Amino acid sequence: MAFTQCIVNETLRLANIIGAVFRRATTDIDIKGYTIPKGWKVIASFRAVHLNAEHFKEARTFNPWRWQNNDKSEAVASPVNVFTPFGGGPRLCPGYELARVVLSVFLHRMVTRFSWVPAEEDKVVFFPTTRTLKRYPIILKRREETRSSIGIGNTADTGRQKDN
Ligand code: HEM
Repeated sequence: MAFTQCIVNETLRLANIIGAVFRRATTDIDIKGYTIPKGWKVIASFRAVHLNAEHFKEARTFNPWRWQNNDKSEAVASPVNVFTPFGGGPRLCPGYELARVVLSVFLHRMVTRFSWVPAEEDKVVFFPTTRTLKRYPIILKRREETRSSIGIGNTADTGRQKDN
C-alpha cells in the first residue's frame, strides 16, 4: 500500500484533525529573538508549518505524489521535523501507528471495492477543528457492480504513472 501512505501523509498534512497543540513554558525560552516568559501558554500550530511554502512546495495543493520515494524535488529543503501530524517529543501520539493502519486499510478497501459520487455539495472547514460541514454525504456503489460498465480496474494503489 505504498501509494496509500502518500495519500495518508498528504491528507494529514493538509487537513489533519488536530491543527495545533498547547504548551506552557516551564522556563524563560528564547526563540529567534523572542522571549517566551516562564508560565506563558503557547500554541504550536502544526497547520501553519504544514501549509508553509518554505517547507512544502505549493503547500496548499493536495499533491500526494510529493511523498513518493521521498521525492526531494517536490519538497523545499526543510528540517526533518516539519511534518508533525501526531505531535512529537514526549507527548507524541501513542496511537499514531494504529491510526495510520486504520486509515490505510479503510482507504484501500474503500477505493478498491467501491466507487462513489458526492450526494450533495459539501465544504471542508478548519475551525475549531477540521471537518466537513455536512459530513460529506456520498452515493456508494460496489465496484463489482460498476467495473464492467465504467471500465474500472484495480489501479487504486499504483500511483500516477499507472493511472494514465
Ligand atoms: C489521525 C488520527 C490521530 C491524530 C491526527 C492524532 C494526533 C495526536 C496529537 C497531535 C497528539 C499530541 C497532543 C499533544 O502534544 O499535546 C496526540 C496525543 C495522543 N493521542 Fe493521538 N492522534 C490520532 C489517533 C489516535 C489514536 C487512534 C489513539 C489511541 C488509540 C490516540 C491516542 C492519543 C493519546 C492517549 C494522546 C496523549 C499522549 C500524551 O499526552 O502523552 N490518538 N494525538
